[in-house]
Amino acid sequence: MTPVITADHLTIRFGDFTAVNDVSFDINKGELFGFLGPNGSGKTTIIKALCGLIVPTEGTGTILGMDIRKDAADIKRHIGYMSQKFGLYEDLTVSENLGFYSGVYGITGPRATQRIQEILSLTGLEPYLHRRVNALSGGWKQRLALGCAIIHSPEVVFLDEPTAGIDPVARRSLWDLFFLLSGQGVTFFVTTHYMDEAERCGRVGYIYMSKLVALGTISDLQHLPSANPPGTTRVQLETPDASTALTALRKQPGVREATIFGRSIHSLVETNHIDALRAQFPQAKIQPIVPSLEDVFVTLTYQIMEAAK
Ligand SMILES: Nc1ncnc2c1ncn2[C@@H]1O[C@H](COP(=O)(O)OP(=O)(O)OP(=O)(O)O)[C@@H](O)[C@H]1O
Repeated sequence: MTPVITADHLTIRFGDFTAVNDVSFDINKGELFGFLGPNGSGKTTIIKALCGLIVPTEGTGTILGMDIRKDAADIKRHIGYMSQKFGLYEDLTVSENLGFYSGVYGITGPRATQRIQEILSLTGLEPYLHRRVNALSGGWKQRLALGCAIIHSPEVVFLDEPTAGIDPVARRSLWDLFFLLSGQGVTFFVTTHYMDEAERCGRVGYIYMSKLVALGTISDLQHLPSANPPGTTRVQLETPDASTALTALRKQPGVREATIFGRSIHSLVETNHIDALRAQFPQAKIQPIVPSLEDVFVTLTYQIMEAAK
């Protein structure tokens, strides 16, 4: 299968600052690819390069076989891009915004009417057709933003933190839309800071300090050798007072990482210290676990920070 999105040794510099450092990946048709990384790690910059909005300093990439360096104008016709602050017109109604974006993409007449109707049924925005955007809730605004971003039926959609700041129910219903569309063959590249959203993606990439440090399915990442260093075991401690136990645990020999996870503690410990921990925390139920995605990212991040010291 020919990949729909490729990044091939992409490097992007702003003056002396390297925002994206030698990043490569392939994404296939219909994939829902999640892209994670701390603020400022280079996620938006990669999206902008892939959308043809900025030219990479080195390396290249393709969208649907089109070269991001040479075919930027053609690429823009085939992709949807919803940024963190998508340009909805707050003083215009839902209908007027959809009409405006149809025009931007050259969709007019009966085709526009039909496409707007399709978007309204897809997003459930029909009841709000004549409501001004500034009177919509955050979740409905994002649904409208998605509708505007896909009014031209793009095959590839880039979503940059599409659910930032909206409530959990609205987030879930927006994700239901992404799944619906990806099931129809639309390819999604989605950035998010939410682990539960990342866990819904077929594959995820994790970028840290401009470099892609992990890429794969959730299971691939959970079983990465670097996330499970030799001689260590990831354990969960269930204990009545997790926050007091956390402080004590972090002082124990052999404890490399420890953090509260829900009502328990997740910890990366040197395997030969586990018996001592069981003796130290007799109240706690201590059992080995597969790392969560968050555990994996934290471990990889600490390793890079250590290596940089
Ligand atoms: N046009 C520019 N000129 C100079 N520096 C830039 C420019 N655009 C981005 N940067 C810098 O590049 C780095 C990466 O920014 P980018 O917006 O890609 O991060 P991000 O991972 O998307 O972060 P966030 O999660 O906060 O959106 C940041 O340090 C940013 O300040």
